[in-house]
Order: sequence, then structure tokens, then C-alpha cells
Amino acid sequence: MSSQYAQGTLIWVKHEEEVWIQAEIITATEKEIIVKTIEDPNARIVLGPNEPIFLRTTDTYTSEGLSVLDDLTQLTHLHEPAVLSSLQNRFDIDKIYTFTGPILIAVNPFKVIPGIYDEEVLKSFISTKPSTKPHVFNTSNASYRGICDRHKSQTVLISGESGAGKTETTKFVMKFLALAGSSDGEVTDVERQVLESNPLLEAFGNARTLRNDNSSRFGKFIELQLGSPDFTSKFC
Ligand SMILES: Nc1ncnc2c1ncn2[C@@H]1O[C@H](COP(=O)(O)OP(=O)(O)OP(=O)(O)O)[C@@H](O)[C@H]1O
Repeated sequence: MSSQYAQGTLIWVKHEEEVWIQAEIITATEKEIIVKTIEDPNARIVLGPNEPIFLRTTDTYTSEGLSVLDDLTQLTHLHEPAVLSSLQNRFDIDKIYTFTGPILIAVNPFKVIPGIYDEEVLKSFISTKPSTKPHVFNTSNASYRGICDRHKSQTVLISGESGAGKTETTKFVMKFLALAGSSDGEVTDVERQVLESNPLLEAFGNARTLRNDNSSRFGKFIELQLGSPDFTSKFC
């Protein structure tokens, strides 16, 4: 902590309910930093010498309003408040997927977002062109391209706390691979049966918990085999 911060420096400060709120430095000395918040510009908050300062920029805003970055690595400051606020801003406009480099973050919307998993959307991701759009089908396509282009097995690791949406996400990945991996662009009976095994497994292994009405009470390792080593499909 020092007086290195100029008046007007934009920062994030801790908040009991909101976790982080936007603030602006009024004065900074070796002993304390006095800030005002966006919420209540007339109030003053005094930060002690050991409190961390997280810098904030306005570069996520354009003249038209909020611009929400598809990839968190493009943030000027990559720290907890910037990440959380970015994900929140995207979530508020139903953009539940965000990249952080090659990793896809999915925030469970707990509601149906119209259109985002439609078959036309799925098909639009089955292409040889890499897409920069954060979406579970894009990540599925990246693993599919690994099979087509490098003829190597691929792994998709889906993790998160209970209720985060792992089971649903797994189903979207399987749905994508079933269609992309079919030889003629149509899901066959075998592929349909693989997809429809989910409700059966869930009937035996799922239960309601405090966090999730349909919680998987078992770990899952799913192996999908897409034909022989010289496998080709319409979409490879
Ligand atoms: N992409 C999504 N769109 C809409 N709703 C979703 C989505 N993902 C998850 N949900 C909702 O959240 C609920 C919990 O998701 P899910 O069962 O996939 O969580 P999980 O991470 O597998 O949990 P657990 O570890 O307890 O099994 C789902 O039953 C569904 O209602």
C-alpha cells in the first residue's frame, strides 16, 4: 500500500453482499486510501494499509454500453473481481459460456435459453473452421477435429461443484459427437441408444440433494468409440 495511486484511479473494493463493488480513489497516502463507490458517490470508504487493491478499467464498456469479452484472457486486469464481474455481465444477457484461453467456463442458467442448443446451431459448429465463439458445441468440435485431423483419442474433462451443470454439459457433448461422428450426418439407432442410456443411468444413480434435484451420486467415465482407426465421417 502506498501513495502510488493517483486520484481518480478506478478500483474494486470488497462488499459484504455484492462481494466486489466498483470504486474510485479520492486520495491515497502511505497509511490509507479513501475511495468513493459508484453506488453511493457521497459516501467514503477508508481502506487500511494491508487491504489489497484490485485495479479496474472501463475497457469493457463501449459507447453503446457494456461490451462483454468472449475470452477472459483479453481482460486488462485478470483478477477475481474482473473475472466475476465479466461472467456476471455475460450471464445477465444469457451468455452463459466464456472462454478463458482454451478452457470453457459454463455458468448454469437454471432456465431454458431458447435456441442455443438447436440442431441448426449444433450443425453450424460442425465444420473444419475453428470458431472463436464460446459454446459447448465449439469445445466438442475441437475434440472432434482432434480425432479427424490427428487420428488421436481426445479427452473432454468436465468439472464443477454439485449442481454446476456437468451432467447436462456431458449430454450436449455426446449429442454433438453422435451427430458429427455419424458417417452420413444422421444419428443412427446405435448412436440414439447411446444418448438414451442417460435416463436409465440416472434412474439408478441419481437422487435429489439440497443442491441439485437430479444429482449424480456416482462418478462418470464415458468412452465413445467413433469407428475404426481410419474412421471418416461426412464432417471430417
Ligand atoms: N446448460 C443448461 N441449461 C439449462 N439448465 C441447466 C443447464 N445445465 C444445468 N442445468 C440445470 O441445472 C440442473 C443441475 O445440473 P446437473 O445435474 O448437470 O449438475 P451436475 O454438475 O451434474 O450436479 P451433480 O454433481 O450434483 O450431479 C439440471 O437438472 C438443469 O435443471
